[in-house]
Amino acid sequence: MAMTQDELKQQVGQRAVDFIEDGMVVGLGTGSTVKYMVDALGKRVKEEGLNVVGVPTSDRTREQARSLGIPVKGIDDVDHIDLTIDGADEISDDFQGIKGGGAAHLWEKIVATNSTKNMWIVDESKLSHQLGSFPLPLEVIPYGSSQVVKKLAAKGYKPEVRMRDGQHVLTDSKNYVVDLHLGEIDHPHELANELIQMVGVVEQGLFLDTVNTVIVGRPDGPEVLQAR
Ligand SMILES: O=C[C@H](O)[C@H](O)[C@H](O)COP(=O)(O)O
Repeated sequence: MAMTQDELKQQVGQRAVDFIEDGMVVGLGTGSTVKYMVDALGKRVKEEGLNVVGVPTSDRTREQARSLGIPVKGIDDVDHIDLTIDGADEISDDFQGIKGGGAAHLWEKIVATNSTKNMWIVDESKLSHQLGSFPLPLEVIPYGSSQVVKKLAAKGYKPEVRMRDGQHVLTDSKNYVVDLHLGEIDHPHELANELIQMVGVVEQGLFLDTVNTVIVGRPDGPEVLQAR
């Protein structure tokens, strides 16, 4: 029987913890794939007595890690992070990524840029030749956000403020999320620079030149790809 997307996520989550060594400080990403990784890490901590410190990228992940007995520290309480394992929404052939489907991209990027190595774990549906089919998430300060949205619309970026049940989706820093429906992104570095320079935009979801290793969930088993 064909594996479901959820089973592929579980498989890569479990495979990823093989890369965690005793004594490591590990960045813990966010999302449905990472949830399986954190479950598997909790199991290693409990059953093998693996000694790690986790640095969570969201309140959700912090709660899950704590509930499983994984020691956690905040980003400002560690002097380095050895390896961060996170999910991704889209990964291109040249290993550039879009993240933030779960509104966690700001904290995720802070943890990623402070990590020696970064690993992304995805099911194979996340791979695409060119970025942009997944709407690009921005984190935007609420104050003046309608003005930012107007400017984005004028640039032709098709912004959509992310809402749930009639309420603004809020990030863990209590900001809004604006998704850009770009279709395809020809020049990700230029776009990233342009967006981050807009006043009120705190972060954008392009993760460029970030990832070292990608684990892809395939029906015949996880595939480990070295990016850089
Ligand atoms: O904001 C959320 C994160 O960037 C996630 O890592 C990303 O959305 C992938 O999540 P999932 O594994 O649930 O598809």
